[in-house]
Amino acid sequence: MYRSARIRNFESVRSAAAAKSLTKTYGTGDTAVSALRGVTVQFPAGTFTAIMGPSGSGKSTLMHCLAGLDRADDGEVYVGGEEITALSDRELTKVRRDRIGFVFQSFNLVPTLTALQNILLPLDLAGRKADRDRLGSVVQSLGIHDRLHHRPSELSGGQQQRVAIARALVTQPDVLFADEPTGALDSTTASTLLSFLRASCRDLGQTIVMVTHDPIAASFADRALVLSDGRVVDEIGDPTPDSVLGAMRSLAA
Ligand SMILES: Nc1ncnc2c1ncn2[C@@H]1O[C@H](COP(=O)(O)OP(=O)(O)OP(=O)(O)O)[C@@H](O)[C@H]1O
Repeated sequence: MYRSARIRNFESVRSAAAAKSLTKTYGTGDTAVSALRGVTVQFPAGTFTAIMGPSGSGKSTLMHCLAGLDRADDGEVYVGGEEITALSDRELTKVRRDRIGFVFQSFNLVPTLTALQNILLPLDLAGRKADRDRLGSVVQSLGIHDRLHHRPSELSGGQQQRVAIARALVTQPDVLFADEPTGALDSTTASTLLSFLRASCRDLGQTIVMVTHDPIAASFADRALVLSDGRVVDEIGDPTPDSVLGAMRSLAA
């Protein structure tokens, strides 16, 4: 189910997340680096997007600006129809906590807490109760129901990443941002996790934005956006490893 998100009509309100004319420069004068040069992009609700591009093309900067972890110099970012670029730091913290989920390459679990305590941590911090049905369906579909009372050190890498994904999904975020989520996993475990991410779009209507260098990982997404030198230069619908590899090779050429 690929829905084109090219910007003909910018529809921030109907997108789970969107950016308009985003620019970001690091440093000043001779050492200034333009990381984003006017990026406009939309992420329709319930879609899975992979962000690809050569090293230094601006992928992490774009994701961090979209997720409210970093501020752009100019342009607008919307999450769930709300412009987050207009918010104070305090309001932005609340948006990150309530409406955005994160998964990183290095699972970032709290070692002294059990898997279940880790999963419930964001809700506890927000003073919210878990929706039992949601918790049950996330834990069940990730296949970690029998590991909930173990600490991270007692879990495999793949299981730890599944706990991290459960933690990000249990709050029902508008968008789940994943930064190389399978970078530390073997290919079989990675493929199981990516299948789960794809299923969470289809079955739970979850919107996912994933930064990856891996064309196989990108092929699990509904589309791949290709960045080069701070700009979106290509958009591939229903990507395959070959179509993504072809786009990356033509960039290199
Ligand atoms: N904190 C920073 N200070 C200065 N320059 C930075 C900073 N963060 C990123 N950059 C520069 O901005 C550009 C984009 O970086 P970014 O990390 O977004 O790229 P990327 O596509 O995610 O790269 P990679 O695939 O290597 O992780 C690069 O030229 C990088 O060197």
